[in-house]
Amino acid sequence: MPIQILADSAMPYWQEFFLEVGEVKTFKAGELSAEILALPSSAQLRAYLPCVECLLVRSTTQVNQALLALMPNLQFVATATAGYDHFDIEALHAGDIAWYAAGGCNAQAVAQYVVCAALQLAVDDRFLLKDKRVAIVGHGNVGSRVANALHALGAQVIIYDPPQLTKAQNTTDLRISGSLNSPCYVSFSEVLKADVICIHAPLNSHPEHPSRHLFDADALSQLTGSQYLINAGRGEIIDNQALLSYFENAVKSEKVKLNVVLDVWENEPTITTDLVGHLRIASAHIAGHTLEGKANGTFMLYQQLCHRYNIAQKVKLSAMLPPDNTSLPKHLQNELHLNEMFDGESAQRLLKNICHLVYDIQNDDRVFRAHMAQFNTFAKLRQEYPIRREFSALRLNVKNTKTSQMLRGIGFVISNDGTT
Ligand SMILES: NC(=O)C1=CN([C@@H]2O[C@H](COP(=O)(O)OP(=O)(O)OC[C@H]3O[C@@H](n4cnc5c(N)ncnc54)[C@H](O)[C@@H]3O)[C@@H](O)[C@H]2O)C=CC1
Ligand SMILES: O=C(O)C(=O)[C@H](O)COP(=O)(O)O
Repeated sequence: MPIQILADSAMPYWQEFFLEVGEVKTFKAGELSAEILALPSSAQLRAYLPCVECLLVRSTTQVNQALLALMPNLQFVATATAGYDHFDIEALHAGDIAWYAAGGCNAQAVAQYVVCAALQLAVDDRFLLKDKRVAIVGHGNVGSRVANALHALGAQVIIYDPPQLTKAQNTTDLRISGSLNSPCYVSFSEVLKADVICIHAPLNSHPEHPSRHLFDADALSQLTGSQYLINAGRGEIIDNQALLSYFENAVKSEKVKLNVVLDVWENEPTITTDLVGHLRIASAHIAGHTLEGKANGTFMLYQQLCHRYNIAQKVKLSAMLPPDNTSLPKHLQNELHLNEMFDGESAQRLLKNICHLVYDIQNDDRVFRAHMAQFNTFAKLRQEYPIRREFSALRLNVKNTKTSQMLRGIGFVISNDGTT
């Protein structure tokens, strides 16, 4: 009997990978909840659920007790995402169902979203990132990449990650894979003093350090109009109602508003749309939605399935992704050679322009505002998100060693740079 797999169809290359493992039926985001499945229109999908052995989802499916009760043969649930706050872990344990989350699959994508946001704000507000102190909240797969990228751009990076700090203190080996060589851990009150705060913690109710509403009314009241707060973690880490009150009070008292970038929101997809007009950059939870990030997620689930069912891995991810053959337009390439030392405002503007060739965050912001102003289409915007590549898809030719180190640090692939 082939393994019965039920998978979200919004996983690129699912046919190529999952059909190697078993028989696959797909569903669309929003279709797999006990309430929707109770409707007569879901009869066909509901009838299939008792056979399902492997359930492969994205963040939009709440894997809770009510859903699990419909799948008595379920052995394995996996999400093609880094976050797994949509899983009821207790219910999975109680049902003796194994689970997996594709941690790190889209870390590079999120890091590049943050780099593009930071460069956009730096250029618009005429400051240099190298003069700024950046606090990273959550220093895992995503946070460590963001830390490394902003460090490569010259920023002073501090880290707030109590669980990681505890782990580091309890081990004789203080190196933490994928992070800055020696992370500078700080307290939360230090985070609130940083020029730029980037949130990359998971949503959790950790007994000592819960991330839910970490940025509550009290924390927000300590921030000023000269600071920048970027949330690409989970919406619930910032109390969105408190943020709205903060903005409304700032407007009333004519205070300069905190600069906020939100990719993630409380209560997605039914978000607090009144916030949008107060934000510097707004998007529909797409920071991780690069083709590479999504394809990595599918591939990581395929690897898990092969491992679990003892199946030889035949399909390679590299065979799927389109070739990385975009090159820089001549005028930007010339400018890059002229800006050998990559210092100062003009170099930062050039870097922003190069990054935005691959990913234009302003366009995502424009599209988001236009749609959210008309009607609430958060979920639709996400489902119809166009194909976005990562910086590695753009080949750069750089001679200066320092410049190439910096560009590599933020995720570009460099050729003919004089270092090889
Ligand atoms: N906007 C988007 O599209 C995406 C959002 N995410 C979000 O980012 C989160 C992080 O992803 P990864 O880095 O891959 O996870 P990870 O598990 O590698 O790292 C999370 C880090 O946060 C730390 N942490 C946990 N609780 C904390 C707290 N209360 N305060 C500070 N730090 C805390 C952990 O110790 C860990 O080092 C995901 O859980 C997900 O919610 C991830 C990918 C895409
Ligand atoms: O990986 C995560 O965690 C994310 O937040 C993903 O980017 C969410 O993507 P969807 O599964 O909601 O498409």
